[in-house]
Amino acid sequence: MAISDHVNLEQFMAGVQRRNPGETEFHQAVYEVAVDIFDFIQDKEIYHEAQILRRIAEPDRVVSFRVCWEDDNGNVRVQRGYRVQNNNAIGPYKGGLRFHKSVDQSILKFLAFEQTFKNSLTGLPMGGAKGGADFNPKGKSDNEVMRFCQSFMTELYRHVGEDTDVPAGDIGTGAREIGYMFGQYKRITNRYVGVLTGKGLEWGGSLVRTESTGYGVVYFAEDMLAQAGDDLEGKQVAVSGSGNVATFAAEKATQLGARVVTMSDSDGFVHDPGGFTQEKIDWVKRHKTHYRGRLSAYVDQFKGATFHAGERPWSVPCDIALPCATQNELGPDDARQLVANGARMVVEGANMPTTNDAVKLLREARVLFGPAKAANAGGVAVSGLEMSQNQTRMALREDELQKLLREIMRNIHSRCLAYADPRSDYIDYAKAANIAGFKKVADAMLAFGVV
Ligand SMILES: NC(=O)C1=CN([C@@H]2O[C@H](COP(=O)(O)OP(=O)(O)OC[C@H]3O[C@@H](n4cnc5c(N)ncnc54)[C@H](O)[C@@H]3O)[C@@H](O)[C@H]2O)C=CC1
Ligand SMILES: O=C(O)CCC(=O)C(=O)O
Repeated sequence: MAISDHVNLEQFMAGVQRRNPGETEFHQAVYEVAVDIFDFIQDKEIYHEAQILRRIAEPDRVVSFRVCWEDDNGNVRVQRGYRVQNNNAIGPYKGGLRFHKSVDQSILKFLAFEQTFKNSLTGLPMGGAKGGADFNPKGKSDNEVMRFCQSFMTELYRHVGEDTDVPAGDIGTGAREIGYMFGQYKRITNRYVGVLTGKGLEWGGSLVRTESTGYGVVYFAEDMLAQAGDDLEGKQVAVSGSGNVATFAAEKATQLGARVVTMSDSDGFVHDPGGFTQEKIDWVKRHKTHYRGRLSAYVDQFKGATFHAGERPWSVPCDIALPCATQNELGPDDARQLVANGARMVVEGANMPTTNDAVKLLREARVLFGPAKAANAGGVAVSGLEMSQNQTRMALREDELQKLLREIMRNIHSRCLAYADPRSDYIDYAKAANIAGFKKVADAMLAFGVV
């Protein structure tokens, strides 16, 4: 009899906790998937025998390295860099790089684990990885960021490659940082290949990558609404964050007729009851990306808006909540508040922004929940298209890419529906996405035998 026949969910999680002590975000992400997969594989002996879930929850490798750089005052600074390559059963490792002071092994292992299922859901051949460093770009000069990125790539280049592992951006890592890293990769290796995505358009980047995650989130929300016989017109939307994902989610929601009433950063949130128009969203993009300012300045710029220091936006009444900032930013109290205010849907733009307890409360209240691994997969999907364009040395047109992004999001929604419980009138998108994402990776792993 297979060993896993004797293991229940609690024993499985106890093993994960024992082998990964103190890595609470990683435990949380594995638990969230394991609950659903244990249900799914209950009567599927082959996955048990091959210990597939246990293997997916053990990264292929975790690389950790020292990153030394000099600040503008000539001080030597030391950071810790990582690349977590979780699983490459269905394609080269793929996933972003996060530069933020909170980065540690637990956060990157959770992100790489999640990425494995997300990339599977896109239908494109990409495995899952994530990386980054505990480097805080906030308040650093351009030259400091450049020196850090160059030093980071001086080690990372050994572990990545266009057919091996293709990193991209994430929190704190945008076009500027990708540029500095690509420049260093090219200098060290003398190779001009698609080793990173999110590149500038002049040097191998893809149109539509910048807006793809945020737009994709709203497309997924649109498909969820359509499934329920509704649309975005006139809906009140609360967005958190004011970075790449948040601003483009706000933009697409506004274009599709919704009214976005909040945005936030780590200092607090802005409530603009009049709604974030395109002009206001453009101001936020410029202010945050180019001037690297704080969102609180919004209220000096636009009348009628208020800034709520140290608070999250979930107390503002809305039909749809789009958490687009960071992990665990929507907890049980926030979920209760959203339910009390009559919210119909929570759709995740950030990775794991909703705690497991909050998801449970939303489910119980029958609030539709779009999980990150499905809803925010548009970004990595267009990264996949950037990889194809780099390999063929061809560039797709903007209209082609916009159409492909829309189709990919619709297909992800359909893949979820295929695993929804036909006996229930509530679509559990989180469970369906976990099963759909798992099955493709698991079947590929079975084909490879025990490796
Ligand atoms: N950029 C992309 O293509 C993708 C990003 N994501 C996820 O979306 C989320 C946001 O990423 P990006 O927009 O790319 O990053 P970004 O660096 O452009 O923006 C991050 C935003 O979150 C805010 N933030 C960070 N920590 C916060 C905190 N503790 N409280 C409140 N706000 C906080 C920042 O102020 C900023 O507005 C992350 O969870 C990321 O993993 C997911 C899929 C793809
Ligand atoms: O485009 C990519 O490879 C990165 C996307 C990412 O990091 C994510 O989906 O969380």
